[in-house]
Amino acid sequence: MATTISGAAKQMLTSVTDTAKVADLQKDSIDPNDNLNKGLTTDYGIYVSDTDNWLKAQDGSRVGPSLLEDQIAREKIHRFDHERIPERVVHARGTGAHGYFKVFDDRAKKYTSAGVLTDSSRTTPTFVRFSTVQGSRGSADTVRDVRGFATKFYTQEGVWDIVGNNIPVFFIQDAIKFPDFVHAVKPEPHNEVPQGQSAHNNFWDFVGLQPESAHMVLWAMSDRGIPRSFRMMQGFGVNTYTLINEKHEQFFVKFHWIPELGVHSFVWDEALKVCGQDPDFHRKDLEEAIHSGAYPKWKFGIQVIPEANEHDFDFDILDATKVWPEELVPLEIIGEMVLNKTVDEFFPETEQVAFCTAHVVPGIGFSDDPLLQGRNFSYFDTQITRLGVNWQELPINRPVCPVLNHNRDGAMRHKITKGQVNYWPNRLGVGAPVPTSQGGYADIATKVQGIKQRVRAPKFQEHFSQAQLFYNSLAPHEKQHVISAMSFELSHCDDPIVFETYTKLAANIDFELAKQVAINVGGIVPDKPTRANHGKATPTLSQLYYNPEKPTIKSRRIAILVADGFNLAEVEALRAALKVGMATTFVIGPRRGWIYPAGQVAGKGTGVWADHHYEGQRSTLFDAFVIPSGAEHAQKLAQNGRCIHWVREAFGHLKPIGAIGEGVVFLREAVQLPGVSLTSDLSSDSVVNSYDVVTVGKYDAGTAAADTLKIAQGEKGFVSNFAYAVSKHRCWDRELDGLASKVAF
Ligand code: HEM
Repeated sequence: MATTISGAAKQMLTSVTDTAKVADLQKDSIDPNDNLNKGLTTDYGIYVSDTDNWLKAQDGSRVGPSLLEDQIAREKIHRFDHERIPERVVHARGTGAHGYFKVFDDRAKKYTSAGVLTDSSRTTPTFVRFSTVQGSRGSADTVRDVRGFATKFYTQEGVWDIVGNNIPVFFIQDAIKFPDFVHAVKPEPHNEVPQGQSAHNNFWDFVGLQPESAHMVLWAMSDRGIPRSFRMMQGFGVNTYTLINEKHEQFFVKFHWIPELGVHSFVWDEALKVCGQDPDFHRKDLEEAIHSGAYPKWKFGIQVIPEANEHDFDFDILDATKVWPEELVPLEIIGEMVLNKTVDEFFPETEQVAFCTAHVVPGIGFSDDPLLQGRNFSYFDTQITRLGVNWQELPINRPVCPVLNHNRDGAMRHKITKGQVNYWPNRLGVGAPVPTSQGGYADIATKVQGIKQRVRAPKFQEHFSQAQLFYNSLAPHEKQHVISAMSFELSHCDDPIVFETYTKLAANIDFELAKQVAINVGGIVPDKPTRANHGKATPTLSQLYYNPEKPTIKSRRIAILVADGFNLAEVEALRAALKVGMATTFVIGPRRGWIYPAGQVAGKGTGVWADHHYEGQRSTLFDAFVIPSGAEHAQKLAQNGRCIHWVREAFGHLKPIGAIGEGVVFLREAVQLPGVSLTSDLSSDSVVNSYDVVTVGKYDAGTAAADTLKIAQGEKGFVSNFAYAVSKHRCWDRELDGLASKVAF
C-alpha cells in the first residue's frame, strides 16, 4: 500500500518551477488568451452579447424600468454581491508564492521516518504565505507587527503545514488565552482603532497584566517587528512538535528557517513612511525578487531533544514563550527551500490557501505544548467559517497524493467518488484503513497520567529569564531600537494605568530599558531593578548573527539620482557593475523619461531613462543610492529641496550613499551631512568611506571595468566599496555616534 501511494504521487519535474503542485493546479487553470476561451460567457456557459445594458422596457424616447427577467444581469450582480469571503480572523493581510523544498541528505533519519525530511532525491513542492497579524486585508505591509511565515509542503504522503512566525516565541502559553490576546491587540471595540498597530491602550493593558508575554513583547518591539523584506526574515515553527523514527523512538523538535540574505529590518521612521508611500511594499518586494530571478531562499534547520531529556532544562520545553538556546540544543541544518513562482491569481491561491497545524505526515507528531493543542483544534474550525467544510478540496489546498475516505457531502463538495459504499467496514473492502507498517499514520503509545484540573506546569510560572536573555543578546543599536519602539507604543497609550503598569513590569527585564522608557513616556521611573539581570547572552538572538558569510547585494534596490547634465558613462558603468551582484538599479530624475547627459542637447536623442521622477518615489523605497558626477546636474540637484531631502532622509535612515565628482560637491555644499568626511580631490580615484558615505573624485568607464565587483571589506574600488556598504544593510555607527539624529528628515 505504501508503495502505491508514493508511486502515484511521483513528481514529474520538467523544470524547477514545474513542481507536482504547479502541475496539479493547471487542471483548474484557464488562460483567457486560449482560443477555446475567447468569447465571454455566463457562468453556465452561454455567450454574452452585451455587458453594458440591463434589459429594459423602453420606448426609445424615455428610460423604462430594468427587467428582473434579465438572467445575465442578475447573475452578474449576484456574483458581485457575494464575492467577498470572511477575512482571516488574524493574519488577514498576506501574500504568497510557490516553491520547493529539499533535504541535503538522510541525516535526519535517526530522528524521523518522514520522507520529506530524509529523502534527498525528493523535491517537495511548497506554498508559503507571509502575513501581518493585527491588520485587516487592506492594511499596510510595513507596520510594526509579528509576521506569519506559513509553509505548506505537498509531500508524497500528504500535506504537512508549518504554520509559523518570524519570531520564535509567542505572547501566551495556553490556547485558551488566544481570543483574549487577539481581542486586545486588534482595533478597540468601541471605535475600531487603530489599524495595523499594537500601539494602543488595550494591547499594552493586556500584556501588562499578562507577564508571560514579556519575552514576545520584546521581540515584537525589536527590529524583528519591522522586517525589510519577507525574504530577510527567519521563520520559526514556534511550537514544540515531535519526530518519530522507524524504531518508534520519539524526539521533541523545533523547526527553523534561516534566510540566505540575512535578517534585516527597516528603521522605524522609514517603516512608518512606507506605510503611506507604498502600503504594498512587502508584497511587491517578493514579486520583484522572484521575477528578477533573485529567488528567495531559506535554510531549514531542526533543534532536537530526545524524549528522555524532556526535563533537563530550567525552562519547560513545551512552553511556547521560551526559545531553546542553541548552546543547549544545537541547530542542525538539514535542507533548504526556494520560492520561485508567484501566483497566477491572488484569490484562489493566496486567499484560499488554508493552513492547519494539525496537518502532519507520518514521522512527525505533536507534543503536549498547550498552545499547539489549541491550535490543532482552531485552524480546521476557522477554515469552515472562512471557506466551508470542503476547504481541503480547493485546488491550492489539496494534496498531490491520492485522497480517499468516507467523508462525503458538505457544501461545495467537488469530488465524485464512484461506488456503492461510504462507510467502513464495508462488504466490498473499499477505503480500508492502512496499517502503520504500510504507511498509515502511527500514534505513538505514550503513558499519560494526571489529575484533571485547570493549571499550568511549574516551569510555566517563570516569565522574565528569557526576556532578559533576549535583551542582553542584542547589539547596542538593537537595544536602542527596543527602547524607542516601546516608548513610541506606550506614548500612544493615553491611559496612565496602562503605561504605568507596563513601565513597572519592564523593570523585571532590564533596569536601563525600564528607566529610559519610563522617562520617555511619563511612566513610573524605577530606582532599582525589580529583578536582577542574570547577565547571560547568546549570539543567535541578534539579527547581526545572520549576516551572510559571503557579503551580497542580491536583490537590493539601488537608486541613481540624476538631473540633466549628468555623466552618462558613469551611470552605465555603475549599473553594469551592480547588476553583476544581482542588485536592481533605478534611475530617479526630474521627470520619468529621457534625462540628458552633459554635452547633449535636451530633447535630442536619448540619455538615460528615468524610472521615476523625484516626487514619484522617495528614498525610503530604496536600500542605497548613488549620485554621479556632472557639474550642471549637481547644480540642479542642489536647487531642488526634494533632492536634498532624499539624501538627508537616506542618511537618517542609515543607508549607504555613494557620490562621484560634482556629486560630492552637491553633498558637501547643499546637503551638509554632519560628521562625515568626503573626498576633497575631484581629480583622484581614491575612495573615501566615512560612515558608509562613499565618495570618489573620478570614476570613469575604464576604471569601472577594472573595478569589477568584489564585495568585501577593504576593497579599494568605488563600486566594490559601495557594494560592501550595501551588503551590511545599514550603517549603525551613524546612529550610535549621534549623527543621524542631527539631520532633519
Ligand atoms: C505559536 C503561536 C502561533 C503562531 C506561530 C501562529 C501563526 C499563524 C499564521 C502564520 C497564520 C496565518 C496563516 C495563513 O497565512 O493563512 C495564522 C492564522 C490563524 N491562527 Fe495562528 N498562530 C499561533 C497561535 C494561534 C493560536 C493559539 C490560535 C488559536 C487557538 C490561532 C488561530 C489562528 C487562526 C484562527 C488563524 C486564521 C486561519 C485562517 O483563517 O486561515 N493561532 N496563525
